[in-house]
Amino acid sequence: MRGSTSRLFRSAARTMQSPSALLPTFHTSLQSFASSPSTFLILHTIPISAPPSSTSSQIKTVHVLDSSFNPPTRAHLRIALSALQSTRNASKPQRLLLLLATQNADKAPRPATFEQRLAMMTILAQDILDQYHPTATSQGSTAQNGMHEESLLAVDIGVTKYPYFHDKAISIDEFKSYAGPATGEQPQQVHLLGYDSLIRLLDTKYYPPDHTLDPLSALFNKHRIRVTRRMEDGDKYGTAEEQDRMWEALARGERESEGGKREWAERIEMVEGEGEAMSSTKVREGVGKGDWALVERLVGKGVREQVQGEGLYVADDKEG
Ligand SMILES: Nc1ncnc2c1ncn2[C@@H]1O[C@H](COP(=O)(O)OP(=O)(O)OP(=O)(O)O)[C@@H](O)[C@H]1O
Ligand SMILES: NC(=O)c1ccc[n+]([C@@H]2O[C@H](COP(=O)(O)O)[C@@H](O)[C@H]2O)c1
Repeated sequence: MRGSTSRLFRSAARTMQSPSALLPTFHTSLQSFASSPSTFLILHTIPISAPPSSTSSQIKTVHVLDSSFNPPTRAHLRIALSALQSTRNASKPQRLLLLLATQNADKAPRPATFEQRLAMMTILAQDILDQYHPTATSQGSTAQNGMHEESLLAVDIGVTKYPYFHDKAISIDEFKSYAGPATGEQPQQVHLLGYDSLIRLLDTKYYPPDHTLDPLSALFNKHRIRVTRRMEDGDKYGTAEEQDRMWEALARGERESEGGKREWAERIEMVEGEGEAMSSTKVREGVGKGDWALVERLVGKGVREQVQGEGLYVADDKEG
């Protein structure tokens, strides 16, 4: 049976603190989460004055960036900002969920601990807020900027026990605090994926015992996917046209024998990646080599300071 969701462990970290000061709170929250039946939990919200229930308007869309954040890169920042800008509308509250999977489909939980990653996610959240509202303060005080509270962005930092996107979508749906105050209606989720994750989303090897794409109906019946084409040094993912072929094959019905419905393509948006090829792996390698110029190009100043200050990724451990 699917575990219940709850806000029981919503972090006590409600005041602006340095990311490292949050580590003990995150450690305790993660332990409570691990031993609870909850499958999804929001541990922290920035601005701190904006928990989901504080907004009187219906949240129509929750953008979800699910990642290992090991560490968060400028690519994560761009992916989130670009999606938020695309739905910017003064009359609606904007919500972003930075989601850390405590069980990854493919990766072991190292080298950085989950609490270190959560701390870096708070830095990413603040960077996103600063770039989305260049004049707003980190305290959530908006009146002085002449902006209505409901037009603002709030960023949640959450954890999930599920490695697969369709399960994550269901457990977020079950998290009642995102529901409209009057209607109880759940917002639509827009999952922000890179092209490499689209490949894995549509790979039947992840869906035993039948190994069909049927389980993805739970995701595509209601929610959407926004895919950023991925650039790499070398030819790993191919050109933009080559990356779009996966979407085109789905739209032509070529995945129907595997359970992939052609109408799902209408719920997938392919968007351009920008700038230098980036990955968390490249950051970890940069730290390992002491190439701080490279690291600075790939991560924001706050994340770089946290990585340096906490001595993260210095050991020769390549796994993400
Ligand atoms: N440079 C990028 N371009 C497009 N998508 C990206 C980029 N970096 C990350 N993503 C996407 O963001 C999501 C989460 O990122 P993830 O944690 O896997 O980053 P990563 O850099 O690929 O990590 P690692 O290098 O540790 O494997 C994934 O869906 C991934 O495809
Ligand atoms: N089919 C799927 O739903 C599927 C497959 C592989 C990875 N994932 C998830 O995607 C997220 C990002 O994965 P990586 O950190 O490996 O890029 C993780 O939460 C991971 O568990 C989902």
